[in-house]
Amino acid sequence: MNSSLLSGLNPEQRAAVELPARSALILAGAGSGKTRVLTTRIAWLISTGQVSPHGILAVTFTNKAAKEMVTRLSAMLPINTRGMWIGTFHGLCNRMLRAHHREANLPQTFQILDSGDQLSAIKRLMKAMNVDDEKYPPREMQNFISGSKEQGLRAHEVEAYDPYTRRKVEVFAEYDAQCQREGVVDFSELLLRCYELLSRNQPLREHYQERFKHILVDEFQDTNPLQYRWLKLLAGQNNALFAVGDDDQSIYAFRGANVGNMQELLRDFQVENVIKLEQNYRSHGNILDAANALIQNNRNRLGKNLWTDADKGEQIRVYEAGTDVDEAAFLVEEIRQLNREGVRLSEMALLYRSNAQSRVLEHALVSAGLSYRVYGGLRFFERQEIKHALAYLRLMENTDDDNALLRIINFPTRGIGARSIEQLQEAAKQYNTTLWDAAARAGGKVTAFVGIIESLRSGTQNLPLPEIIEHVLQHSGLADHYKNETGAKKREAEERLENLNELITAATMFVHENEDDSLTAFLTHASLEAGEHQAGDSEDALHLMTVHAAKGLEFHTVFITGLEESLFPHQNSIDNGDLDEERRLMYVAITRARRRLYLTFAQSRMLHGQTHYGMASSFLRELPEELLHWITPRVSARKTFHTSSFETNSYVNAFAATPALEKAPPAPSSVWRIGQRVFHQKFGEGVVTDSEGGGNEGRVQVNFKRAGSKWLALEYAKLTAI
Ligand SMILES: Nc1ncnc2c1ncn2[C@@H]1O[C@H](COP(=O)(O)OP(=O)(O)OP(=O)(O)O)[C@@H](O)[C@H]1O
Ligand SMILES: [Mg+2]
Repeated sequence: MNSSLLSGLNPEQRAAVELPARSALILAGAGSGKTRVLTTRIAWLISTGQVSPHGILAVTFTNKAAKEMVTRLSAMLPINTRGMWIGTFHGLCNRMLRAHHREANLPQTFQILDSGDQLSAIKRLMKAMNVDDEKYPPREMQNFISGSKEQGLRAHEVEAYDPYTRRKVEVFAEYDAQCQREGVVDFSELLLRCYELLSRNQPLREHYQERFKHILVDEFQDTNPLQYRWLKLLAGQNNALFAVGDDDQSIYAFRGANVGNMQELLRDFQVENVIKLEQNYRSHGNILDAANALIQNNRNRLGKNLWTDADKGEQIRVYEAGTDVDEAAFLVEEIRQLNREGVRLSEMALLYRSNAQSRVLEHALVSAGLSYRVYGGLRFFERQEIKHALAYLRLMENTDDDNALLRIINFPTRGIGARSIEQLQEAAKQYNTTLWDAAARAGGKVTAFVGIIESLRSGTQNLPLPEIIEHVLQHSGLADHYKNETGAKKREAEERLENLNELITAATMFVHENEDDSLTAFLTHASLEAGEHQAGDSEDALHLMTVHAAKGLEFHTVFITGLEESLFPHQNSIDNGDLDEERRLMYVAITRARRRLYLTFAQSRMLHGQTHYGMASSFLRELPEELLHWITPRVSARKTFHTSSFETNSYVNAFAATPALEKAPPAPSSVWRIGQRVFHQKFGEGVVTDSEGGGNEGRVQVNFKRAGSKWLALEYAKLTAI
């Protein structure tokens, strides 16, 4: 049995699986078999009698990955895998807290607050404490509380030297007390509470340390500091922590993940065994070469090489579409063709950088009757912010729609509490009217809400559909609600805002495509697209997901779509001059493909209901020419490349001279003179060293005194001459 477990492995993988029961780090690139080694090690430890299934704790990154691991284990071993401790950090902590709820001082049925619930709880509390919510915006308060917890700090441990911070700490302490009274736990609390339980309760800690002789962690590069401390606590002095990871795939730094954990692990656990796996089993040669070439542009890598025995395989197919709609149409055709050739839909993945990009793709797939499933996210019309916006529109259309009313009566918050809503429901029942009618009579804030809807209706009379939607987003407070998010929630809110803008685009397209362009027709279309086409579990269906959600997975064919500068790499990263994390994301995307890889981009794309003329992603240019097969003529090849003498990963736009760009309306020229001294808010003083394009499309290269050389988009950079 052992030999059959190990027979498929190469010598390094085998060595990793058979390492002695001490801590180890397997540091290896994508597709080199890290997850396979980790799973096989569990099976090997059990089958050689070194540990029972009971003595294993394995942490994976998603629930899907955990399920897969359990399935693979059951296939390898004749054991009952049910009840094994394999799951995500949150899942495992939840389980431990449920099992010891008394020791953790929680009711057995404690509820978990999601971030929306948490915010409402904080607002409610601040009101009761008379805390000025202008001076202390509730969202900042929420970030302060969660951020502290993620660093392992309770209110009394936060250093507060000034009255302002002291007040925040008071709210933090009260918030925790309120959660405790109500028997609820937020996300960061799950981990912190579990950590504290183990650190305070010696018998319990010893029990688990005694039990989990082997702790195994997949995707170790993306653990945050509290998670790492939790692992350390469970491992104690004697247990073996077996971590596998890839620094080149660290893509959650924005959420506090810390690649530095790898170095700490080596030190804290006196790791003697660092095994590198360099053979890639997933991808054909050209795909792997492309990934290697790309990631070489990053700095501060731990450094490793990947090679494969596999053939070079096909070249990477690059397609330049005229518009995003053409791009989607091309994808549909290719998918159909591949499917006819025998590649199952579930063996193909459509990847995109941001969720909002899925809408155009979803629309094309729905029209083509191709089954798809959106992973790690919701389908466009099922997303919270889209449903909120649609609820305003629905209520404007039909005030009898109680569901729509309930969804938005206090969203964004306008001081209408649960009690008022209950009263409203009682009144409606008593007088046998709709909530709307009851609201009109209720007075106070509730009636003011009715006024908001009325004014949205009158303000949108006779407007074309896209403008109706834009008006509603602006005047309902929805857009502002997401715009005002700060701190840790900012990214999520930006994404939601992008999705809302995408709704305007959807309406614009709807108007183009349909004779009946009324609001009612659009709402019907939205409900149909929302409900009908998500494939069932057993159905063969295409995978749609963001690149983040694709981590750890693999497919026969991968389509990386929307490869335009400012979309991927994302504008935020360009502005911050930090492309490395974006590049790691691109590396993750490329390395998902086994046999065939498509890279697609569009010359123009509808965003916010307007057409934008984009440029091809600078990442395309980082891929060696001989690996690429341009399906569309490589127009831009005629343009000579700029080269930068400052930084290897400088932005260089090779595709600026596409016909679409030349057709784009000329923007006012604001080209900076080379040699001009400039000031940038974030990067400070610098000198212009190069420039290209003009107006909004234009970019300049600036050599900053402190921050080094960077390419900046003029539209965003806000440079001043000095
Ligand atoms: N020795 C081997 N022989 C044949 N196939 C292998 C071998 N090792 C791994 N594979 C296969 O290679 C693919 C990639 O393996 P795996 O998913 O474990 O890699 P990984 O390092 O975890 O990748 P990622 O970094 O993307 O998470 C899988 O299909 C796996 O079954
Ligand atoms: Mg893996």
